[in-house]
Amino acid sequence: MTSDAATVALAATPRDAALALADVSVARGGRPVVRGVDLEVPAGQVTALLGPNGAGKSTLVLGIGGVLPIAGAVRIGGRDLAGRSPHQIRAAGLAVVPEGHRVLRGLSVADNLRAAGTGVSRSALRAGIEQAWVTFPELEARQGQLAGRLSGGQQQMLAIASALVGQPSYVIIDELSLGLAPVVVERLEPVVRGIAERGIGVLLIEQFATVALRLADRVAIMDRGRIGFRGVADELADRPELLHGVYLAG
Ligand SMILES: Nc1ncnc2c1ncn2[C@@H]1O[C@H](COP(=O)(O)OP(=O)(O)OP(=O)(O)O)[C@@H](O)[C@H]1O
Repeated sequence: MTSDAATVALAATPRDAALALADVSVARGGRPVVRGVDLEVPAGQVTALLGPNGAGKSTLVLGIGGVLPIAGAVRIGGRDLAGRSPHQIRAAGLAVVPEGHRVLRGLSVADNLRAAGTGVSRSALRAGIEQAWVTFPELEARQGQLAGRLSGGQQQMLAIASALVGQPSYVIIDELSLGLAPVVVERLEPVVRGIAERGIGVLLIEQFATVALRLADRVAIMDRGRIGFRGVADELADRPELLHGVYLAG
């Protein structure tokens, strides 16, 4: 199969399937960092992945997104994306908002969205940009402004909008709240819920348990490369001792 044909085949994945990680391991510098992770991210729900600094959360995100090589499977609708390039994974309907509200600082807000929509049909891109303006009117008001001149919160909005512009089925947000003022986090929380309400499965990586527990339907806790707890968010809210020992922030 040519890589274009592979991309088309992957893009045909049904929207209502789950994103499922099976026995995913990722090594860095020859050292195992993520070890045998099983995790399901259902469509239309927010799944939070919590864990202390260095637990391996960002490494897992880089592995799922095709940036780092992995062992194991990353399936959407039963189709394994392991070993695919970041571009193919995105075309298959899985978008990543990397840690650190990264944007193309030398491009305007609108051009960031256009760049993120490379490979998306013109009509889908137009619809994606319209949706971005509805979700973030503050970005529409600054659409000609250089992204490097936005505030940190606005850059996070643009990073999220850029991930959504190709209308993915699943989105992974690595550190939604890190470095942002509480008022900005409050602005972003309903956006994340709204993404799930549109039927998109959200995997939210968070250091701050309070933020994650307000947003999430389901929670997993990662420590030293492994998932130690997974369950519904209400269960974790009722049993704070589960967070103790591995997780002190927030
Ligand atoms: N480029 C790298 N090369 C080798 N090891 C790395 C590299 N980046 C991170 N690590 C190691 O991988 C482990 C997990 O780091 P990772 O960033 O995935 O954790 P995290 O849970 O996302 O924590 P944080 O919230 O601090 O980013 C850490 O022990 C870290 O030292």
